Amino acid sequence: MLSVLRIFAVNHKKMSRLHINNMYCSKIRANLKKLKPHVSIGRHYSSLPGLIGNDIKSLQSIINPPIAKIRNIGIMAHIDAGKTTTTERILYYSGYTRSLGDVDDGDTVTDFMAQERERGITIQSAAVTFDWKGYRVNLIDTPGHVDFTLEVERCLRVLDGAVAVFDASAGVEAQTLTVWRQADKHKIPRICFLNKMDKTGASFNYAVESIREKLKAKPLLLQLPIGEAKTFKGVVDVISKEKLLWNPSSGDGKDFERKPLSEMSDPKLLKETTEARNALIEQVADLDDEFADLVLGEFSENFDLLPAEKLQTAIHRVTLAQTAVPVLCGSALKNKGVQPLLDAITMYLPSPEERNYEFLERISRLLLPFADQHVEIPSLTAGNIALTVGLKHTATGDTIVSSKSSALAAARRAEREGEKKHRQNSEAERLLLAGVEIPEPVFFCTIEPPSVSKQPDLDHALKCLQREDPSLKVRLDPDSGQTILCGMGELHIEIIHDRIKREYGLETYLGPLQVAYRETILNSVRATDTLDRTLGDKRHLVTVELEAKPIETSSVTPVIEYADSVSEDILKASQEAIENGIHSACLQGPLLGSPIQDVAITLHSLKIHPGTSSTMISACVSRCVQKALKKADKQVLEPLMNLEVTVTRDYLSPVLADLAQRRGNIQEIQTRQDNRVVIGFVPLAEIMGYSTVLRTLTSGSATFALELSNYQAMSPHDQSTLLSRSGLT
Ligand SMILES: Nc1nc2c(ncn2[C@@H]2O[C@H](COP(=O)(O)OP(=O)(O)OP(=O)(O)O)[C@@H](O)[C@H]2O)c(=O)[nH]1
Repeated sequence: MLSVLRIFAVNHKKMSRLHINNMYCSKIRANLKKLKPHVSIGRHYSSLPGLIGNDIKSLQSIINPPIAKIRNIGIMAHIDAGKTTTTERILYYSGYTRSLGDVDDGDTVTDFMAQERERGITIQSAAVTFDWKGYRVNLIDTPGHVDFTLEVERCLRVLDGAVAVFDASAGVEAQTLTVWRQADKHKIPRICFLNKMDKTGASFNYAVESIREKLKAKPLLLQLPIGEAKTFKGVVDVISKEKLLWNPSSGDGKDFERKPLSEMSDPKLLKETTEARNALIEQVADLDDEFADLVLGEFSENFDLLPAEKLQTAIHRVTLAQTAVPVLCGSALKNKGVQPLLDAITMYLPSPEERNYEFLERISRLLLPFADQHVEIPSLTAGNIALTVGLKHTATGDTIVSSKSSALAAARRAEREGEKKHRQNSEAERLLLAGVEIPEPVFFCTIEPPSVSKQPDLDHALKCLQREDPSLKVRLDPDSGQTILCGMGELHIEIIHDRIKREYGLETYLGPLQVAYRETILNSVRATDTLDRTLGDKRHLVTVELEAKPIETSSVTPVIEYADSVSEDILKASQEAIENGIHSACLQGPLLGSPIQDVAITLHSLKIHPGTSSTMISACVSRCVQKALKKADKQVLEPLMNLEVTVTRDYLSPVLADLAQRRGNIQEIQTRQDNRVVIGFVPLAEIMGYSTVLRTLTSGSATFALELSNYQAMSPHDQSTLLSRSGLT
């Protein structure tokens, strides 16, 4: 039986830092011997798990909780919804930090990168581990900015559950939709936390409706808010019909009282809660047959008699089946509602054993993460999340298995399963974690080291950064020999530039940021080519005839077809060389040198003189494809972005006027409380540096989100302007 160990490939860029951490770990062990009660890592932290005891065994016993008591969860949301603030509260209430970190003060645990603290945003996922009421929770705070989507995706695949955090005044926002779809893809059970209930404009009903409408999810209202915006005081637990009020004099929100609602003191709230509880019971019964039988049998006359645990167990099942999502609310900043959220995480999100994975136990060196600090541990049981170091050939997205033989067995099984194509729930799928889907980069720019002698250092830094972040692409410009960085957005490239400086001590120079265009052809064309070259005493002779035609794929990988006239024998011997030639030709289109999209290449004839090398075959095929592409009618495709701008009513007109000048296509303007949300499309080339423009236009009051929609054909006018600007016409 193959087992799979769920492990993050450790951040390669931290190799130097890891040495320090190893020293740090030795120090921890030395301190353990001296019975030091806690480890200081910057702010005031309580003891890390296991470090309370006087030897490593106690650490092990806590590190190995029963698998049913483990929760591996992520926090995901739109930028600024409050994930980091919520995580800070969670760490504080669970006893792992002694003071409350603040995003706005730049001293949170999980945003530990210098760039995160400076900008007040999450860029890199951070993992932290804590215990809550006998449960071990491994939690990952993921970035909300669209440039770091891959970072979210690489986390989701190791998680068993997730908390989606919303700004209760905005409801579902653009990036929430993206991460929600990613979580759907990885089949991650979720609960929703409507944060910022204290904020002006916060509306519980509005946010719930937007979950129903935009995410097409069925919200299970486990709480009702007591007050909204300025009057927000606490929440009602719908299941137990209790009110939870936070003591206004307790600044940190640790103290709150739980009181049953009574007819005497809260008649209106009690009535609303009873109605909400009945609705919840009916909703869960609709989704879960076992619960429906119970409700219809024993409790059909009076739902009030239904025990809370029965309802909670059914909600757990429904959450796991992903047929509905529990919804809770609060204000992380004002320290209200976070403890019930923690209870809900342990109660409704699944343990790893409920998620149908099989795991292995051992690896040579393991580290337990606590944001940017790591504690070396001897072993780890199934279902936990850990870091490992020294895996030179492992990159983000890989699955690590126990041994070579188990990997071979898995590959053989996957092959056999591949043959039985239509079988549901294939063995291979169950054994291997889904790889991450790497989005296409939309921006690129040149990067240069301070001197030629530093080029190897730059290559090394980029190689390390790429292993950690596959959405960063690096290539060499064949004409100029310059190194080209390709990334997901302006911020992405800026952060990479900054990290090279801070983490690798290299001051590099970036060329102007350019949009990654694509090209396609509009008609079918045929071409022939012959390559005849004698090298030494060997003659290399190839003649090829092929056709390039437009097709619809939205992909830069060309479809390759072979006409019946191409002999089987030639194909068998030279297929790899032919396809290499086609692929390399399609990387550089004839107009701008951009990749070719939506093209099929049909090979009609191929004659090869005996002894011709495969390199020559590739070269001839590649030249012939380029010849065909050059002959065809050509079209430039440009990245078109989905744009969502949230702006106050007063600034709507200037924002719309500005978008009109940017070839923007407005689809809809929604009303969200006092705000207007402009939804539309805009070409990426027109939206560079938009954050600065928007800030100026709206006195800093607007926010926006951008996401690649598709590549679209440029109009003849725009295309010729682009080509003449690039000096190509
Ligand atoms: N009024 C109010 N503001 C909040 C609340 N929670 C967070 N904020 C503020 O919202 C801003 C964003 O909070 P973060 O915790 O950094 O949000 P985030 O989702 O981690 O942001 P990214 O990591 O950049 O995606 C900060 O200024 C917080 O102080 C809340 O409950 N109420």
